[in-house]
Amino acid sequence: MIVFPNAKINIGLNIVTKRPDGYHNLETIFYPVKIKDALEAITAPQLSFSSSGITIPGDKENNLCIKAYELVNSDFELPPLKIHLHKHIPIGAGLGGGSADAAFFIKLINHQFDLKLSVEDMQNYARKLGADCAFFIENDPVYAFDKGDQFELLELDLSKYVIVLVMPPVHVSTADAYSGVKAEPSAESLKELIKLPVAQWRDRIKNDFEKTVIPKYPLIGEVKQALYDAGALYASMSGSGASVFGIFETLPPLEHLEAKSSVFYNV
Ligand SMILES: C[C@@](CO)(OP(=O)(O)O)[C@H](O)COP(=O)(O)OP(=O)(O)OC[C@H]1O[C@@H](n2ccc(N)nc2=O)[C@H](O)[C@@H]1O
Ligand SMILES: Nc1ncnc2c1ncn2[C@@H]1O[C@H](COP(=O)(O)OP(=O)(O)O)[C@@H](O)[C@H]1O
Repeated sequence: MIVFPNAKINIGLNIVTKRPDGYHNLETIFYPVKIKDALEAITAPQLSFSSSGITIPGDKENNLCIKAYELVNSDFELPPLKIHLHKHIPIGAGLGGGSADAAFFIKLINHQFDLKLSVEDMQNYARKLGADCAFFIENDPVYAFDKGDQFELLELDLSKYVIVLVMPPVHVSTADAYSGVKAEPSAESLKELIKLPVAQWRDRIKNDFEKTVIPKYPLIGEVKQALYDAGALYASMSGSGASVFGIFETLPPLEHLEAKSSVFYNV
């Protein structure tokens, strides 16, 4: 069976408080976008993992697909699988690519072996693998809170806009990005702000990571400015970076950005 895990963007991200477990409570909007990996699993004499496309840092054994397999396998006796991942979603981009692979793999296993796991069961497995992993089980736009792993479904349809994702040649570690921020309760809830017209988001909706990540990696700020210069109604870094997205009314001319960065069009 083959599945196509997609990325997400964060529209707004407020880091609200630091938790006793070292994590942070946040509020953010997760919105699925169409940039995708391809992930295939077939039964085989032994468990194996291979990948193609973008090189994934770290050992194969630590790949989130293997972690997802081991987690479900601790409760069910699964047959060994030959797993292949074609990696297309930029890594360390704030696009949740690794989490998407893990969540889609849980869904694949559930379907392929008829485990009859509920959405909640699958979300509970996913939460153990990463804070944003559970989002990808339902994969619908949500307002997320707590560790970013609790959700309320949101009426948000951006399909009439063109969303452009730009990945500058910069890698931001999520853990480092969190260690640089000062948690602060937000004055206005993102749940309310997101109801404003997209053209008003620029002055009202922020990503708290930008304050510390952009000074460290100025190229991210330059890309964001270039998206506004090209006519974006709203532009922001996604998650802990380094990718930046722009929301446009029509397809913008962005060839000049392609020299330094990878550019993806969510159309
Ligand atoms: C920042 C966000 C925003 O959507 O996304 P990305 O930029 O990674 O895509 C997420 O909170 C990332 O979620 P995820 O990538 O699953 O994080 P995890 O693997 O669970 O955690 C990586 C590290 O980030 C920090 N962390 C993560 C989530 C959170 N609510 N508070 C934290 O402090 C912890 O130091 C943790 O060790
Ligand atoms: N299937 C996977 N795809 C991408 N990264 C993975 C995967 N499994 C494990 N990782 C590890 O997770 C780290 C963060 O990956 P990713 O999810 O792309 O970043 P982000 O959290 O910024 O969206 C990578 O550096 C990599 O070592």
